[in-house]
Amino acid sequence: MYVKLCGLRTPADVAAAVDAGADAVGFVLSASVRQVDVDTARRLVREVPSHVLAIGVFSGVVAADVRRLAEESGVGAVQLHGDYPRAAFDEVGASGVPLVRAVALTADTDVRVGAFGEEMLLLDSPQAGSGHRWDLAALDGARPEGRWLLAGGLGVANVAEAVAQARPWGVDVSSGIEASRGVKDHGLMREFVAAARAA
Ligand SMILES: O=C(O)c1ccccc1N[C@@H]1O[C@H](COP(=O)(O)O)[C@@H](O)[C@H]1O
Repeated sequence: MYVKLCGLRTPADVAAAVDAGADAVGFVLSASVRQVDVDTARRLVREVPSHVLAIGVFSGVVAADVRRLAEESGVGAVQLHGDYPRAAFDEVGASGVPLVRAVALTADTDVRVGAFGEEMLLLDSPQAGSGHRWDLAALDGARPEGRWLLAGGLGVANVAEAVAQARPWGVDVSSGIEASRGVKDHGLMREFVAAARAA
C-alpha cells in the first residue's frame, strides 16, 4: 500500500513522515491553509530522502507557473488538482517531471491511469483538502486499475474500511493527520501509515 502524507509545512513534519514510513509527501504550493512558499518548499524538499517522493500540489495555478514553481522548489513530482485540461498536463510534463492527476469522480471522469500522461491518478472529494469523504459506491463500474490513490476524509479510524471498499493502489491524507487545521499531528501520521499498511 503506497501512502502519501500531504500538506507538510515544517522540517519536523517531514522528519515525522519519513520516520512513519511514508512513500510520498506533499507540499501545497497554491492557495490553502497549508500553502508553503517556494523558498520554504525548496528547504523542505532538501530534507526528503531519495526513497521518498516529494510532490508539489497545485490547484488553480496556471501551467506556466506550476512548471516554474516545480523547478524552483525541486519537487520530484507535480500533483495537478481539479479541472486542468490535457494541454496543462502536456505543458507541465514537458519538463520531465512525473505528474499526478487529482480529480473528483464524476460520470465524465476518465479513470484510465495515464490518460493525461500522468504516472498516478488520485480520486478525491470535490473539496480538496477539506477532510470530506465521498461516496465510494461511485467506484462501482468506474474503478481505475493500476497506480491510483484514494483520498478524501481518510483518517486512522476509517482507512481500513475505505481500502477494503475501494481497493486502491495507495492512499493520500491531509486533514486526518492534523491536530488542528493546517497543523500536522506526528502521532497521527505514524498511526495512519500503520493503519493503511495493515488494511
Ligand atoms: O490540502 C490542501 O489544502 C489542498 C489544497 C489544494 C489542493 C489539494 C489539497 N489537498 C489534497 O487533498 C487531499 C486530501 O484531503 P483530506 O485528507 O480530505 O484533507 C489530498 O489529495 C491532498 O493532496
